[in-house]
Amino acid sequence: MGEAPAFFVDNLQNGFSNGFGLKSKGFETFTDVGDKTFVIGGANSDSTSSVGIQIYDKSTGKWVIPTVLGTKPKTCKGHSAILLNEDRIMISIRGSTLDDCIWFLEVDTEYVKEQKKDFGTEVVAWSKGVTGEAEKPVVISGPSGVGKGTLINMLMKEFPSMFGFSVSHTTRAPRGMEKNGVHYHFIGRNVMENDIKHGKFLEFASVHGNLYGTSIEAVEAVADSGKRCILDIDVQGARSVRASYLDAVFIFICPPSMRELEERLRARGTETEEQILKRLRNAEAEIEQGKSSGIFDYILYNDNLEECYENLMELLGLGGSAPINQKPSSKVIDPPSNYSVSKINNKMVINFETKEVGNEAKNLIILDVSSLKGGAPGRTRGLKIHAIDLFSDGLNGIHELS
Ligand SMILES: Nc1nc2c(ncn2[C@@H]2O[C@H](COP(=O)(O)OP(=O)(O)O)[C@@H](O)[C@H]2O)c(=O)[nH]1
Ligand SMILES: Nc1ncnc2c1ncn2[C@@H]1O[C@H](COP(=O)(O)OP(=O)(O)O)[C@@H](O)[C@H]1O
Repeated sequence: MGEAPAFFVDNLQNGFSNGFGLKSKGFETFTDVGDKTFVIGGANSDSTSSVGIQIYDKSTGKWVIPTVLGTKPKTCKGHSAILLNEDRIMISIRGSTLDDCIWFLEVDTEYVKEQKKDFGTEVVAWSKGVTGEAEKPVVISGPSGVGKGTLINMLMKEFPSMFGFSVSHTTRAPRGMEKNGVHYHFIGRNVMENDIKHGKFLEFASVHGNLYGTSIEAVEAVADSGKRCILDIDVQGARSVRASYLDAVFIFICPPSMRELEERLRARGTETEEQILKRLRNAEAEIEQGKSSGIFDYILYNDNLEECYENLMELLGLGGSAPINQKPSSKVIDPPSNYSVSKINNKMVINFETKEVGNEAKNLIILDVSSLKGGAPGRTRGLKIHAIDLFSDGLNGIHELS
């Protein structure tokens, strides 16, 4: 059965009075969820940089500006909004490519309910809709100097199209050869603490006196590129990831002895004597936790580097002849500005018309949202997209895009 079409934003122009006594600065949609109306669009003061959100509470007659979590879609020429499962609003963004046009604003999911308790405010969370699945991320932990970076580099060098590194944020200073955005995102403590407060991090920990953390975006960006994500994080971080929504493989790297660990740290020559001693002191506790905490699925000893690397490859299913990485097909449609969205059972139908020379075409994109997985924070995966060309002489073809 067809349901009422989504709100069409074409009707809304600059300066439109929305009936709530609110002066609109841009395109907006209004979606009712229980007692609340979610106004999504350009009414926020920061609407120049992203899509703004306000909530009208019908029971109190008051406007609320919610805490907005997650990476937001960029400001757009318009969008359509449609409520799904009473807990999230699907937004299709106009004038963007197909791999960036479907977003979800979670308004009453389990995740949002939990965050509301923590923040003590109204909370909404953005999640980008993406097609396809990514392989389980790999979390690698171990004491400083054990060889985590060396092993990860070997893996990335041998299988560049298969693995992607989750670039962490840290408040520590860069070492000589380290590049911002490649080895770490080097960041000030205040900025990082603020980002943590706003839910941008999957995990964070204070390690050897500095703050380190994995942003949700760092992990999701790797998955978006179709690669398997590798995280190099400490044991506290691994524990947090274990407790998070992320389903990963956990590997702990052990040194053959404390003496060998000390020699490697000194030979690397990147720390001061004081920093080396601090790292060695922390190493004992890390090794004990790594071996006994039940966090890790596998423990590898890095005595002989080549042997350890072989064992790591074996664990990751790369022993013998390694499979060739299959990149997802990347057919992209740029939906034109005139389209409407409606909902039929679990399927969203995006309907638009195009004019080609000598041929008028009506195109449909059908989104199957029945197999959505995950959600905020970050990405909603499992979106199935079919494109149908309906030319004047009838059905022309159906293309499976995911
Ligand atoms: N929890 C957490 N730990 C991290 C993160 N990034 C790096 N680390 C850990 O921080 C520790 C110090 O890293 P680093 O300063 O690069 O020194 P290194 O381990 O001696 O090379 C290591 O145990 C890393 O695994 C992160 O995003 N989160
Ligand atoms: N199996 C090994 N045998 C000898 N030296 C190693 C081995 N693995 C790594 N190293 C060396 O030890 C030092 C520390 O390794 P690194 O990868 O930086 O450790 P981590 O990232 O765990 O801090 C580096 O100089 C590296 O070349």
